[in-house]
Amino acid sequence: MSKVPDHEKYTKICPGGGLILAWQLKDKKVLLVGGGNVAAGRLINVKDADGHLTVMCPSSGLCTEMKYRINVEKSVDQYIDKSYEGPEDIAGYDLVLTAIDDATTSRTICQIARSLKIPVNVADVPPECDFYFGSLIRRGPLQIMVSTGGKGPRIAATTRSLIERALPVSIGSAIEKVGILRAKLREKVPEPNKGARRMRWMIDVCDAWSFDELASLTPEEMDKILSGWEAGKVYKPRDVRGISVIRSFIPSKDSLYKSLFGTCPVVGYVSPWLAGIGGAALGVGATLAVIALRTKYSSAR
Ligand SMILES: C[C@@]1(CC(=O)O)c2cc3[nH]c(cc4nc(cc5[nH]c(cc(n2)[C@H]1CCC(=O)O)[C@@](C)(CC(=O)O)[C@@H]5CCC(=O)O)C(CC(=O)O)=C4CCC(=O)O)c(CCC(=O)O)c3CC(=O)O
Ligand SMILES: NC(=O)C1=CN([C@@H]2O[C@H](COP(=O)(O)OP(=O)(O)OC[C@H]3O[C@@H](n4cnc5c(N)ncnc54)[C@H](O)[C@@H]3O)[C@@H](O)[C@H]2O)C=CC1
Repeated sequence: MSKVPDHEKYTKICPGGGLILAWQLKDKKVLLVGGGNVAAGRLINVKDADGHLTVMCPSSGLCTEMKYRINVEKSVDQYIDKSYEGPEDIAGYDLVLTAIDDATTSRTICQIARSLKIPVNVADVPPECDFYFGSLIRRGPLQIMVSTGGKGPRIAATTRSLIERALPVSIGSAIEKVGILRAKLREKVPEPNKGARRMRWMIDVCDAWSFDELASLTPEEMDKILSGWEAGKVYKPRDVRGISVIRSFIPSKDSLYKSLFGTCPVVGYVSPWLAGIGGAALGVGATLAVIALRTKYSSAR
């Protein structure tokens, strides 16, 4: 019997990347220095992660989006109407971000933050970043970040759009529903020593149900699935919903959307359906144009 060598058995280590994490910023104090468009982008990153955000920037420098966020939406927790002045402006924060058009001040802020052991990102200055931002996708609880390790930010953005087009429409709702089902399971089976069995059961449920099917789960259907736990049974969609001949002929919302508007998830070209409809429309248009021109010229002669 051939034995797999150890170096093939285990995941290969590829140094040179960054540590990609989902940093839990809730209630952490974040300082954002600057009020231009780049700062407005950082604001979304921080508030999407429930961070407690302080923006420091003279009001004369705020871009229109930043003014809206501060004055109308009120999504900024604290606004300080002044330029950065010194170390006392930074002390006490958990994270410092700068997006200012002043390289010298940015460098100073970076040095002080590092001396205080506060992680810092200076927009677009890699040596002054303890971490990089990435190109992001958000679908409810799902977050995807594309990083090129600073090599090609534009490529990160194009890769992000490729991934976006490949994602099932129902993926966010499917994850929400799985979250509810997992919480119900933890309530029903709270014992720590049941962890391994709980995890195996959840894996089997997630694998047995498609994203569309999970996304449309009702509370009653969840209870029915959970009722299989004691017997070690994983109810599949047909056990819970029955086999419907009509249902099997109706395309799911996801497949309908994808075939009409989607793109091939592998190579990213427009779907054959859309190309077909578009082609037919172009053909009809061109034929009508030729008929109209011929009519015009033959009546002119
Ligand atoms: C290292 C990093 C540090 C950081 O800022 O965190 C950094 C650094 C630099 N960016 C530069 C330029 C551009 N940045 C973008 C766009 C984005 N840049 C982002 C992140 C990062 N940028 C981090 C690494 C990300 C990674 O791993 O790839 C994104 C992903 C996230 C975000 O910023 O929120 C966001 C896309 C968001 C989206 O659309 O989804 C575009 C394209 C565009 O605007 O369309 C251009 C012009 C094209 C080009 O230059 O390639 C320059 C050169 C400045 C100069 O030449 O003067 C530097 C400095 C350098 O490379 O030395
Ligand atoms: N990621 C990207 O795609 C891009 C990144 N950048 C980088 O990000 C930086 C900011 O870009 P933008 O927002 O477009 O610049 P911007 O010029 O529109 O805004 C700069 C902001 O910084 C504020 N500011 C300047 N000095 C300050 C200080 N000492 N304290 C507090 N606030 C101060 C200004 O009032 C203004 O609100 C640029 O200098 C550049 O390095 C720039 C363009 C694109």
